[in-house]
Amino acid sequence: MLPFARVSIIGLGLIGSSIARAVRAHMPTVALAGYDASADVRDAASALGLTDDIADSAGAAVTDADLVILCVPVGAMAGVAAEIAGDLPADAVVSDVGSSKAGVAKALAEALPGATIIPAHPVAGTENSGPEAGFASLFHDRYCILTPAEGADRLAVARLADFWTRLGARVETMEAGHHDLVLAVTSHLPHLIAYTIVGTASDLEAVTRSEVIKYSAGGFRDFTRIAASDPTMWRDVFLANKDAVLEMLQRFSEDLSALQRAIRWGDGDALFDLFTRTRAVRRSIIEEGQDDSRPDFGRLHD
Ligand SMILES: NC(=O)c1ccc[n+]([C@@H]2O[C@H](COP(=O)([O-])OP(=O)(O)OC[C@H]3O[C@@H](n4cnc5c(N)ncnc54)[C@H](O)[C@@H]3O)[C@@H](O)[C@H]2O)c1
Ligand SMILES: O=C(O)C(=O)C[C@]1(C(=O)O)C=C[C@@H](O)C=C1
Repeated sequence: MLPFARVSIIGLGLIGSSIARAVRAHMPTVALAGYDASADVRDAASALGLTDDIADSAGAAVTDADLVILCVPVGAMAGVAAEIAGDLPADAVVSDVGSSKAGVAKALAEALPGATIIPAHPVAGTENSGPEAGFASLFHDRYCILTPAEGADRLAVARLADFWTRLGARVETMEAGHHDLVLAVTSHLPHLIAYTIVGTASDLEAVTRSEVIKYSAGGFRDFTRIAASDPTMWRDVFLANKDAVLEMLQRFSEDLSALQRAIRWGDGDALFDLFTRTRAVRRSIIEEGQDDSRPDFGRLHD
């Protein structure tokens, strides 16, 4: 039996539209409703046939749902939760896909007292945004981390885990604060570094903008992909996960200073040892099956 029969998706950008496509591909009998604050996105979603119905308010999109997934930027979650509060069926499960969890969980619990809320984070994405950027295989073999509060409805957690498993994800459960610390180092800090390095390069007076573009064939190019990620989404993530990001940034700055010292004093052994250790990390990721050079990674079609 399917875990949910009527799914409502609020926010039809990269992640919301990918969920819609994946539901269509793996659970075709599920009734899908959708809403997005942008009229252009609603029109695009209609034209793409992402959901059976596109509502003209968040409340109208959830009246019939047994699962509601909020796929909006982290800073917009509280507002959307307040918008649906009056129309949410009593037995519906509410979830989200926000990249940071503790703050979102608190905001949802405050806006939706008494509702069954099971936050989630599919650790899968690209630098692209919008309904056209989504694809059905985005979650395939990627982790989806559920962060239920203590005492959360176990059946609801199991149903949501089943839902994400059917979309191809590997489901894990984690405490929200721990999630935020782990993702601060594996996802949020790398984005901050990419934004910084691309900003630094484009600010250099001695290097023209055209040279930055012309010679960006190597390492810099990989950073530019990450640094092209959505500004609204990432502004919200850094504001929401402030404490964990600042803690990781402090450690990163200390490690960077140590490297600076090693270069200054010609300590080749320190450099070699670190680079050997980091190469092993890359190999472990590939062995885990999380390699980005796998054939279907980042494909912009179904
Ligand atoms: N992009 C990624 O790689 C990725 C991966 C995992 C999780 N996430 C999380 O998923 C969420 C959505 O990210 P995305 O990449 O799909 O972004 P996106 O920009 O592609 O889509 C977000 C959509 O939300 C809509 N929206 C914004 N405010 C709204 C509101 N108040 N009511 C209704 N709709 C609203 C926007 O119009 C937009 O269409 C974010 O919370 C993000 O942190 C993103
Ligand atoms: O591959 C990318 O482009 C991503 O940035 C995906 C990525 C990540 O950092 O791993 C970005 C944010 C998410 O919340 C989850 C996944």
